[in-house]
Amino acid sequence: MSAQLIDGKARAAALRAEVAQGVAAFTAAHGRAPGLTVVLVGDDPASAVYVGSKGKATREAGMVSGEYRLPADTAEADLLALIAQLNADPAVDGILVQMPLPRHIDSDRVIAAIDPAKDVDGLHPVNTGLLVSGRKGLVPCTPSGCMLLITEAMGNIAGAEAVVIGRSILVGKPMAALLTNASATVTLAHSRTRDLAAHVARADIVVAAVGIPNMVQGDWIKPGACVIDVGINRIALPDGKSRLIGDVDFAAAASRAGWITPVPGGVGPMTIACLLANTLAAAHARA
Ligand SMILES: Nc1nc2c(c(=O)[nH]1)N[C@@H](CN(C=O)c1ccc(C(=O)N[C@@H](CCC(=O)O)C(=O)O)cc1)CN2
Repeated sequence: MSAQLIDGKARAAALRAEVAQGVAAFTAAHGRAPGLTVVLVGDDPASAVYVGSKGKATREAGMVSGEYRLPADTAEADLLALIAQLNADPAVDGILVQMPLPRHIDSDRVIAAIDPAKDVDGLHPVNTGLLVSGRKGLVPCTPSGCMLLITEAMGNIAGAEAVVIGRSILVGKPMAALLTNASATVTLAHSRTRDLAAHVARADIVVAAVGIPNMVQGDWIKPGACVIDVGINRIALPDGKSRLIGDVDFAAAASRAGWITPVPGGVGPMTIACLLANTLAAAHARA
């Protein structure tokens, strides 16, 4: 491997320690700790683990953690009523509804119901609008974490060619906006993109967020590029166990890249650290 490994786990731990200091100062100044409430609907095992990790990280940062675990058949109207209640609660600074939601619930309607000032996932149309306009707002956690890792590795990325693979509202689209705001030249690729390999081969920065194991081949990577792997794919092993792999063929890409994130231990831990940072920022803005 010639690439420098980007240690997202260590960077996330440093950010979490920074947030904890900020939380202590906020609490001393305002006589209350910032509060984050997470809502999970259904029983997806991975989502349940993420929600548990968010609660633990929230408490470890010194914030107040609220959690609602609702059954999979929860009516959309009941979820919207809970959000209205959390919007009105002065002790709640951040509200996060874990994705994906069960099929019978319209996630756009749910996201739009969250007070934009408490939308620590940065998914509300007001926050996406602010992001696209290059103005201050709450930014989605995973792209925010990727951006930190990219700029700390590469420094100024103005003029760099960037390819983002995947156009989800959670990662791909906000990632493209953040890179654009940092003056990179951005291509947003997706399942209908023709000759993806040719796009990737031109890229100084590759962000893979498609959810297809090892989709990005090592020999597509431009020598020296920064490769950020957002994919978290659990694959079954012949011995009946399983392991996590990313969207990038790590070993092959690492022999050409300048920097690369591992899976696990790369982007994933940054998501929760950035969520804590957003919650503290939301608490300050509300105070
Ligand atoms: N409302 C939201 N839903 C979802 C988001 C989100 O940002 N907001 N992101 C993902 C899941 N996610 C957080 O919710 C998340 C994913 C992965 C990790 C993480 O730390 N992964 C570890 C590996 C963990 C494991 O062993 O399974 C890693 O990559 O090292 C944290 C958070 C979808 N839903």
